[in-house]
Amino acid sequence: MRKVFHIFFNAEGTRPFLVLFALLVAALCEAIGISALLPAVAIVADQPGGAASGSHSGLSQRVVTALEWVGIDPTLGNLVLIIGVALVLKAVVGFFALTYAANSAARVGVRMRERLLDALFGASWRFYSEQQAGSFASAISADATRAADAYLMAANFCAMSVQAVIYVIITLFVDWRLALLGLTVGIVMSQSMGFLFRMSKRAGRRQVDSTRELTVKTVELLGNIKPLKTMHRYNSFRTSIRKAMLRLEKALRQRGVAQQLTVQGGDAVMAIALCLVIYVSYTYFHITITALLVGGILFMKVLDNFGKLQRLLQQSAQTQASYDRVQQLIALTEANREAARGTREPDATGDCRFEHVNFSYGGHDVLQDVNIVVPSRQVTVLKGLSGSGKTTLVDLLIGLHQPKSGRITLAGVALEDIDIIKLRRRIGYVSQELSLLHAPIRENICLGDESLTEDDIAHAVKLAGLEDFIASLPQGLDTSAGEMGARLSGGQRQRIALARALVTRPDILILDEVTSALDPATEAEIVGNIRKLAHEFTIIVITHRDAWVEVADRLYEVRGGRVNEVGRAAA
Ligand SMILES: Nc1ncnc2c1ncn2[C@@H]1O[C@H](COP(=O)(O)OP(=O)(O)OP(=O)(O)O)[C@@H](O)[C@H]1O
Repeated sequence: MRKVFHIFFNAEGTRPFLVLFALLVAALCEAIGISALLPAVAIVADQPGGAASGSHSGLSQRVVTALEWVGIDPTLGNLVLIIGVALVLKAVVGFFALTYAANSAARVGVRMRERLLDALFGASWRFYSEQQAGSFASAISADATRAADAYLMAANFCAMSVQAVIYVIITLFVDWRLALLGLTVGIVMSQSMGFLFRMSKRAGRRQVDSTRELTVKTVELLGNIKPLKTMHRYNSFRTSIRKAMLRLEKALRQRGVAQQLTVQGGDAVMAIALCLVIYVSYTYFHITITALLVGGILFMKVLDNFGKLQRLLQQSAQTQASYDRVQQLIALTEANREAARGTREPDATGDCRFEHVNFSYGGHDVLQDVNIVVPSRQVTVLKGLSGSGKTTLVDLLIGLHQPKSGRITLAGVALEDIDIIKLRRRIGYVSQELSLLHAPIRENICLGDESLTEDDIAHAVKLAGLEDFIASLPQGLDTSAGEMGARLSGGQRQRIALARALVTRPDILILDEVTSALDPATEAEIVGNIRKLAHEFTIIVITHRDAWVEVADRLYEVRGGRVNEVGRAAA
């Protein structure tokens, strides 16, 4: 239960004390309405305790006295009016408090997603490359929605708790024995149903785990769909997806049982308790019919509240797992922030130097004593066997990894002193793994950057050798790359990715195996286009292809952890 209150009071972007205050006001209105019921019932029952007779006792007497004190005649008409106004007011204030809480819940979901995305963008490359994409997809979509539900449940739980306390207090004034009975039955009911709470919590955790697993597997399946389909080898995927689905089914079944046991079991316990209370109160406590009537209503309300609290606690237990999962993922991602970087303005037009740079992944040494220069406004080509460390070398320059020792400088300034975000804005990058957005080609090139002009796009399209291809499409740049799907060739994808890197007119252009899927003629055209622009960019190419080797100003070979210069264009 502590966890529920923790969520209510600690969720970001909410005003728990405002909601709590409104709930208290609502409960107070209800208390006034119910208190006025006692003398009203006494009048209707025409008892000696009725207002007409002038003789009151207990709460009824206090209400009449209070009314006379504020100058209101305690007639049936006035009492009914007070009951009506107080209960309507309670409904109105309660509506605003809980609607505000519902809006807050929506905000909680959005805020969690924002924090997770911000943390993700700020995370270190090493952390990011170790994560499963599906985990984040699941957290941002399903888990965050359920986490927001957890907040709403917690808010409702607090509302019900406030109400329960008020009901118990009024019942105490009506007849302390009834209040005690109600409280005892409520507590016994909650305690005896503790196992349902645990069952729901377990079901909630299983549901979150299996949903996440389903998302992870589906994302992986779709990412590998072509080889899997071509070789018809989805059996292991199907088996693991099916296992996750069966776990999800079991969790949902368990949730259903716990829910129904709480609802039906709670109703049965309430009915038995009510019969017992009426019998015991009338036979042994000799409670007056007025007290029994109003007390009975209150008693039912107390029990009803306990029942609702129980159900909310249970629903909350189911959604808490999602809330916890998202919070943990946020904390983990934030803890893996990219190391604090420098603040100096980058001069991306200068030479880049590696001085005695060593780097290893964990205990695996990849680069040793690297001493190279990547000259400004020239084409530097890195070649070497697969797995020799070419991509790692470039990742060090982008600041995705930090050297174990040695230093990297840009225009004479150490990389760690440079504002790396500003530097990255000056970089155009085409990675080995080509992945286009399910969006128009224009969007794939601009990536949502509205500052880019039609001229920028046309320039990039021309350099990437895409002009004829775009012209052949009926919708040109507005053709959806997603809908084209498999109809885009590997080479067309590469050229779109190249245009994406060129469109911002960067200072440094990094191309990782960018023309590997092109025919020699198209490759030669693109290499020629980019070579002509070498005076505009510092170009770093990772490749095995001769077309690039031939146009290199500097040629380095990465082998056995060392980087050696193996060619330099004549000055
Ligand atoms: N995130 C990582 N964690 C641990 N080891 C890694 C990681 N990334 C790469 N490696 C290892 O570092 C070595 C160099 O990898 P890198 O990707 O830099 O090679 P490469 O020369 O670019 O290869 P290719 O030409 O095949 O792309 C390889 O042995 C690889 O297994």
